[in-house]
Amino acid sequence: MTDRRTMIDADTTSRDSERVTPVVQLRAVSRHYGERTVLDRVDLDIGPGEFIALIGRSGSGKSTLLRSMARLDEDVAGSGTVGVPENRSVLFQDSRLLPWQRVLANVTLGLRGPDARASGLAALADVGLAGRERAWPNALSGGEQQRVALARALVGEPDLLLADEPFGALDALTRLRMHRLLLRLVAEHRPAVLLVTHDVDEALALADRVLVIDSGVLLHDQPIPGGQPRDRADPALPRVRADLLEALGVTDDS
Ligand SMILES: Nc1ncnc2c1ncn2[C@@H]1O[C@H](COP(=O)(O)OP(=O)(O)OP(=O)(O)O)[C@@H](O)[C@H]1O
Repeated sequence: MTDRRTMIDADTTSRDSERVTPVVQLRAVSRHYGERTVLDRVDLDIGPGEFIALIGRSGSGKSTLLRSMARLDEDVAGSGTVGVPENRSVLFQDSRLLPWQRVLANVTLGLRGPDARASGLAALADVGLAGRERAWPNALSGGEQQRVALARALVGEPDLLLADEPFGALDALTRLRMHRLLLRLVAEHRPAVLLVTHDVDEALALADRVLVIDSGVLLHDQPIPGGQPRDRADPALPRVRADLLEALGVTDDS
């Protein structure tokens, strides 16, 4: 049987031909829960400023891979090497704001120094929440709370942003607004991004490359044509979408 895995290498897929030092370097990363292998020898390079979407069915290992890159999996058995930058941040589906801290304190939680307050206020203005710094998290809508979480994730200008279904709980309109906001902020700060999503169209709208994972194996590495802002009517996209659905084992009957 042929090995279905694919070597995912930023050098062979980056838009520039020059070699760049990857921000993320995973080599033969495996993770196990008891007898069960959830990640199976994953190799992955992510270049600086690259926006990667990771898709796969439920239980395929997406969150496990993201958590390994966040180093939130110290208690999980496994092997391999995980090279990730120190300055990284994580966004989850729920905002995980501290309810007993006001909005500004939530944003500046990880910051030190005399500029923390000014940086926090600027980050809040960036996400459209100027003037809300003294609000309590519970007084904000779900979409606003997620914007605060985004401000907190980007205020330290991370080299890597790890996002696990960050818009999964939002309504469709808020989700679209958050897509635009994320793209704008990412264009300013240029972190590398790994976005875990169930949503092929979200991946197609946002990412430079889409990776498909199945049973802990990276199966497919799909560069997405067109930079940002992306023309959603690009005639090349339906073909790419069909390829991704095929890689996911879904028939495109649309
Ligand atoms: N703490 C744990 N203990 C035991 N098994 C776990 C644990 N965390 C995850 N798993 C198992 O590992 C597999 C991969 O889980 P993971 O959360 O990475 O999948 P996923 O692709 O993110 O799924 P979803 O899209 O549903 O969030 C699943 O079968 C899950 O049940």
